[in-house]
Amino acid sequence: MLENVDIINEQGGTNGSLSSSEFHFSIGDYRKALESAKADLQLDGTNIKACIIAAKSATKLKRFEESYNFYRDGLKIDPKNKVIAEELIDLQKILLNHFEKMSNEEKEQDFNMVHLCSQDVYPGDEEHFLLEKEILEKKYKVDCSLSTKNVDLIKKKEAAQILMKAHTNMLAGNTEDAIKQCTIALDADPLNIAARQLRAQLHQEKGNIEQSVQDLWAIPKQNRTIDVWKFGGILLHQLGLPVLAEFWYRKATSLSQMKDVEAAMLFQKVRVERMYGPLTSGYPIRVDFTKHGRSVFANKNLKEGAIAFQDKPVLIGKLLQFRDVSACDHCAASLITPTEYFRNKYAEFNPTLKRLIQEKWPKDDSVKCSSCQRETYCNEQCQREAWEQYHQIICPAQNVNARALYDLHDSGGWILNKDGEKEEIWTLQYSPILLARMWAMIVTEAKRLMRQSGLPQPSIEHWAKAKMPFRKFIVFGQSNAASKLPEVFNMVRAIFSHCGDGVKYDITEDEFNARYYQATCNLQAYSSSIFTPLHVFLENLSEADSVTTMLLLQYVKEEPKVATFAGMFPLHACLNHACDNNVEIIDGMVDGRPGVNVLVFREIKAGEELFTTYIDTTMPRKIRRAWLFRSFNFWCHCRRCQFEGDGPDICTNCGKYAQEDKKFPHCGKCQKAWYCSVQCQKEAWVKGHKVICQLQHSKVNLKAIDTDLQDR
Ligand SMILES: C[S@@+](CC[C@H](N)C(=O)[O-])C[C@H]1O[C@@H](n2cnc3c(N)ncnc32)[C@H](O)[C@@H]1O
Repeated sequence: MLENVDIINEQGGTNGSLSSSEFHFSIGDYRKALESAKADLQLDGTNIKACIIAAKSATKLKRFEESYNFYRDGLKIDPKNKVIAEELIDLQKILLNHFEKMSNEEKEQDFNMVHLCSQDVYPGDEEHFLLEKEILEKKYKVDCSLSTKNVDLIKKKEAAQILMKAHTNMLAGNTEDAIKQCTIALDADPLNIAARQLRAQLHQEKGNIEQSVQDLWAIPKQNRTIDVWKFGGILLHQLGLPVLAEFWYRKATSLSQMKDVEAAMLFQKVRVERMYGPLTSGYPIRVDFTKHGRSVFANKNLKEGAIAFQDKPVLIGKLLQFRDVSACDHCAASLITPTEYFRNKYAEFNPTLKRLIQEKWPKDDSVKCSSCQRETYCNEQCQREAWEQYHQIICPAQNVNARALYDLHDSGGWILNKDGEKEEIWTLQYSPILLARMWAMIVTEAKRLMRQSGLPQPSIEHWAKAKMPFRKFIVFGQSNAASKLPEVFNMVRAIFSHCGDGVKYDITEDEFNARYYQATCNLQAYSSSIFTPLHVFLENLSEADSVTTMLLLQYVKEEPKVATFAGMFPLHACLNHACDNNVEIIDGMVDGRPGVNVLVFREIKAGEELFTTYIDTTMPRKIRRAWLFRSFNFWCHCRRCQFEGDGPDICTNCGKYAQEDKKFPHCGKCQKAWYCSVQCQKEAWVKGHKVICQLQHSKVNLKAIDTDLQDR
């Protein structure tokens, strides 16, 4: 069956004979068709026919994002190409059908975030625990060793009677009297838990937190109820003792067998404050824990155009399609040279122009890894940092198993299989080296701690400490990446089976799946677009001789080609998604290196949450929802999704179904909501449609870089 090949003849420019990609497409071998169309594009980036075949093959393979990108590339070559315009409309229809089917089939999942977040003791917390206990005793004068003896029945009865009076006084608002009576009751029976609890509560109301803690601490551990543990957590948090607070909340959660959601939630709030407090200080934001997990909130009103915060990555990797664009592999800085920028024009420049360029273009201090020569750094400092943080483990000159990984990167995701055929084994946009760097960072740090403590192998504590930086990135949902990418799984397993000094790290299938998902879910695309050697050059030029400068400036018309990287940004990764996002992520410079700026897209009031967008929000609601569900495992209930509909068959307000021949009319303004009656339209308008009806919606930011792995 020669499917659709005739379409390409119209404008795609075949001259009768079928190319290899067309042939494979015609016989339905879409994988091979995509492969040879990509090869054609490598030879000639302006081959529009190859673009179309690549896009159509990607659609057939359900790799829609890739397909969309090929069509977009095609339009860059020929903006008026009719075939592509029609194909794009078809792609939208296919997407709709595909996602509609998927969203009907898949049950909406509601992850309970508190159950997904662990309550593990952090490495080093034992020491912090003792330190905070000391503060409690010395600064707040709480006697943590207070022991109480059991008393006889008569005293117990006496205490119970006085306690009843204390209750009555408390209800009447006589706090002081109630406290006195609790004290008398406790003198009679120091083990009366109700009296301790009541007095703790009364002390707290009066702001005597230390005394309140003293009463709770005096209750023997075995007698502390879930409420007592929870209450203690609240008080200790108020005293600024987070590790003790976590300990008390952890007890409350485990005693209730994870059923006390409030305790688990309070635990995560303390943990999040503890972890992100240092990162947010100096910015008008805070990280809190909500039903959607970590979330970012404004501490004060933020105006449109303001920078809410900046973030620098803990781990980066170049996107594969930019692998040939000069940039520092460690910090993402552009390393574009004059010959790369001016291309063939450079050779034609007269000596004066060339001299001016050489003088004013920033000095090239770039170096390659002196062992493998396969990584480039902007200077020796980046080279040193890369080596100290991860490269020593995965440098192909040191670790033979890492060669295959670098070859995979250099080929753009392909390998030659046993039969000598090219096979695409990595379809993601980011490089597999990024994934390997995550383990490399863990192993390097664990080995450093091991050496520091003079041990022959890293201890459990060392491994736990080394993994800490990645605990800031959530891992939800499932991915069976190991079984879908067996070659890459085996490659990284082999690399980390020999980490030098007799250390090995056994990457299990579960860990591969989790880290793979962790990376794909938390990556942000960014680049050094706002600060390149060309920018420095232009700045330097401003001081130069004006005639030659003017002459040269005629050739500086385009932005330089800058490599896009994917980075894991700890604070930015706490931003949740909304289809009516109020922040946008833009390139920035943080501490002199490329990073991201989180820009306020529309005004945010103090206390409101900051939302970014993970997808292209210009898409219709059902595609947005299905896309988010598939890539990020949640069903979007943002304000916009609540007040937009899917089509004229269902009333967006009341959910009533339309008759086959009488579809519902849409909102005259935005055309994104459909109503069965004027009454419903009015109701929806007041409930929230009014707010979202005229909003501007931004385009893709945090990208679902996970292309269509699930359909492979
Ligand atoms: C990059 S993280 C965002 C921060 C996340 N809340 C956390 O605790 O780390 C992405 C994950 O956050 C959750 N999430 C983000 N936006 C959401 C939303 N609008 N509704 C429900 N869950 C959301 C999803 O589980 C998603 O996979």
